[in-house]
Amino acid sequence: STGGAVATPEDHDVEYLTPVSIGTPEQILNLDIDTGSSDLWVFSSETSRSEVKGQTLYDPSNSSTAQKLEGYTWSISYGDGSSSAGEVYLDTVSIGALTVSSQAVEVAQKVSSEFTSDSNNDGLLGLGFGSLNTVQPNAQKTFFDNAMPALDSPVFTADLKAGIPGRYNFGYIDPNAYTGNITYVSVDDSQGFWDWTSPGYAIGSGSFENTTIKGIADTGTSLLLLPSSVVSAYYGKISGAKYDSTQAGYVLPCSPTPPDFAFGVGDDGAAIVLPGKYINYAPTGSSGTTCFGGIQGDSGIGFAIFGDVALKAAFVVFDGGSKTLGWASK
Ligand SMILES: Cc1cc(CN)n(C)n1
Repeated sequence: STGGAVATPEDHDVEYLTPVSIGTPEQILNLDIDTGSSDLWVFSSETSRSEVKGQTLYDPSNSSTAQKLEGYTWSISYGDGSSSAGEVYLDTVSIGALTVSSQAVEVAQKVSSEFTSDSNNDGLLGLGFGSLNTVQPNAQKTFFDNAMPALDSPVFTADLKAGIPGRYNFGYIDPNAYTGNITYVSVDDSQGFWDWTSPGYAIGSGSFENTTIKGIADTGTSLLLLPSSVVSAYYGKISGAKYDSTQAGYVLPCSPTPPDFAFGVGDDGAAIVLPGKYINYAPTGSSGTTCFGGIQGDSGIGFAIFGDVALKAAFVVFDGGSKTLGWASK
């Protein structure tokens, strides 16, 4: 089997939302597919009314295939400080033509203000490794883990794009979605993430800097978070760029377009190049003169995060069979 669906960017590509079908008859919710976590949770009929502002709600009582896991609960918090918690059902979940008949669907009873104010986001679908799932008393499998045995190939791919819809596919690699070769690198799944090591970076037309950058491929994080040495080298090349403590990050003049940023993949010289315009993440004010940087520091996290600013420059294969990541330009 195979499947897949569109990934539509919200403003500034802050997140990408994908239609997911849940229950019988189907209830379609737009979920944030997140390779950096492993819970599938949704806004629901059980979500505190004061914490819902426009989201589509999954109602298990309207699904003939929903089965409550009595006594099961979940609670999750994310790197950005957001959180949610609730109870657990099993139900049929589909992404395009790919269906998992008994998927743990975690219904939110509480969500933090970040989710309440994100009116188009109806929940998250985690594609990290199973060890990160928060369901108690027994952890539940991700959609990918449940689907894998039936897939033509044990993979899913992320083809996120700047400002226009891209796709998540399951079970196959679309040869028309990328250019050149796919370079595969090893993954350390010991922390539950798609954790890999880049050999270094280059700024603009500059020489390649060999420096080990270990980090996670995380579709649920908006920005590219890198070691402070790399970040200061990048912004040090831009007149007027500075760390702005009020914004809690580096800001830069939106014009002229900043230099490209490339990160290495594998030991044969392959690299993914971010066009400089991707680093103009969003204007900080109404004049549009100053932009918040799409590359920021990873201090305090313990690893780099290759979020959407990086991923949207690439075609990425998440191989659950070999536990490798494949990177290609497009
Ligand atoms: C809701 C959410 C998901 C993620 C990345 N895994 N973050 C940082 N926030």
